[in-house]
Amino acid sequence: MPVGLAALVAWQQAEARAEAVAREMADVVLSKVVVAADQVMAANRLAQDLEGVAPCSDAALAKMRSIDLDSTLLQAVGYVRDNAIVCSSIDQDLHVELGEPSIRSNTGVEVWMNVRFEPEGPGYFVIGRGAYVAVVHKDLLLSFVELQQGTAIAAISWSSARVVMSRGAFDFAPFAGRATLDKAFWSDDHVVYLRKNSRYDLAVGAAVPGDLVRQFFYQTLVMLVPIGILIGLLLAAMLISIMRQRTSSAALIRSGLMRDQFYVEYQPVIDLQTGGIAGVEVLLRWRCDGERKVGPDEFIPVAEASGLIHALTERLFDLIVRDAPRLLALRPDLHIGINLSANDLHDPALPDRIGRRIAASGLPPRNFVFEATERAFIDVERAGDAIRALRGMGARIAIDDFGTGYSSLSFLAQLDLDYLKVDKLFVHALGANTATSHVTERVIEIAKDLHLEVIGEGAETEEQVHLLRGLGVEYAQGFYFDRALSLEVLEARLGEEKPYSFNP
Ligand SMILES: Nc1nc2c(ncn2[C@@H]2O[C@H](COP(=O)(O)O[C@H]3[C@@H](O)[C@H](n4cnc5c(=O)[nH]c(N)nc54)O[C@@H]3COP(=O)(O)O)[C@@H](O)[C@H]2O)c(=O)[nH]1
Repeated sequence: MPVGLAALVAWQQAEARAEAVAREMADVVLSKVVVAADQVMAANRLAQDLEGVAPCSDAALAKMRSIDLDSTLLQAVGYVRDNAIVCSSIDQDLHVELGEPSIRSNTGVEVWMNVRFEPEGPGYFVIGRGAYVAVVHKDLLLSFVELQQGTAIAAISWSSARVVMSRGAFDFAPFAGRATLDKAFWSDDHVVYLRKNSRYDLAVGAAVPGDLVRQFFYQTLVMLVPIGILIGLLLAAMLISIMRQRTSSAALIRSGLMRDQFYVEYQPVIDLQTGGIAGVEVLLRWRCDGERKVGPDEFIPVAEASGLIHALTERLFDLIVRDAPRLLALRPDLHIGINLSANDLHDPALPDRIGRRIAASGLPPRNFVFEATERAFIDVERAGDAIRALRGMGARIAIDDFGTGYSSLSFLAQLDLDYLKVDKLFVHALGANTATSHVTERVIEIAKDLHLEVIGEGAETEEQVHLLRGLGVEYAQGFYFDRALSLEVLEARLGEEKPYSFNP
């Protein structure tokens, strides 16, 4: 793929390079054409300057010569009578037949192409508007650029759609007066670029052959392919390293399970009417290598990806079943919130496993609240079966992190739920009068309509607690009340029976 990308980039660069070559040629020639046109205009103005002076007289010739000498791009200035040049800045007595002009532009400028002053001599352009005309060597203006192999250049009278002069084997005639200006395009295996002058009815076209574009392409490709291969190798190495890391993290989790490095903490959930502890959320912790604490945000995704989540949930149950009797002895109606991942909920064997664990512990199922996070995608059909089975045994179900993940409001209506936990992101938005804070209010209203009890997560300030309470939210948890506590500290809190204060 990076090699394919390198080829694409190389082709784009080759085209851009061809366009730059064509544009530069067109610009150089157009600048000369414009200077020549200015000088032609100066020659044409002689008719006014020499009003009352006899044509071809010494005085007239002196003036014609001075214009000629000042004009770097004109070969001569001539005087036309009866379609013939009868004198010029070089020759006082002359007769060069012009015949009908080849081009007559919309500004009245006439152009005779390929006029010969000597039978065997070079061809000239004769350009003028009126009796005084300018003589320009046919090849001069296009000789300011060096044509690379196969390139071509042309000056075009735009409104009359005529190619005035050209060099190189490319026919610009079909584009004169019609083609896109200032933007390269492909035609007849050439990259063509046309630039027009705004003061004069003149444009210059340049064409770069496809062979040159392909040559540019190969040159760039030779440079880019090794870079593409290198990027490809780097990406592959990164991927392998991520996979290895995941595999080694999974191996660490496995060894952590064997070495009993996982433990739990409990975050109180507060009843907003009484200030008392209504429940706790059990949060799994890992002291990896006996020292380093690794957060669940880090190890749960690895456990999910490696299929170890079921083993972790089992361990969670071991720990809960060990601690719960002590907690329920202090508070028999305490709700114990247990996080289940989407993978857990999609596992058809989960309700049976949990049912057996609860039955063996002798703990009442009604004390358990299973929290289904909606951060990961939950398949409503599969999770619905697990949720119904868990509720069937008397446990309750909360939808966790609501608003951060995949579920829609219809998801709430389809599943058999008891609680909705509003994610901390939305709780923090409360009172801010932002779009998010309005969503929070709306979500709480809808939860009420669906007869769900609401738990506000991540309450950090007294103001957030008041706002939640004002919106009719029944419960809240968060650093404002307590962080996750060890079993011993939680037991002390429950024993104190001292409500949390949040003065209205
Ligand atoms: N499947 C399982 N998932 C689990 C389990 N244990 C935890 N988790 C999930 O991991 C996520 C991170 O949890 P944690 O680092 O423990 O953070 C929790 C709280 O400490 C934190 N929190 C609580 N109050 C506040 C607060 O006021 N401010 C603030 N910034 N953070 C706060 O929030 C986390 C609890 O969130 P939630 O679960 O959404 O209620 C987290 O998603 C856990 O669910 C497990 O055993 N299994």
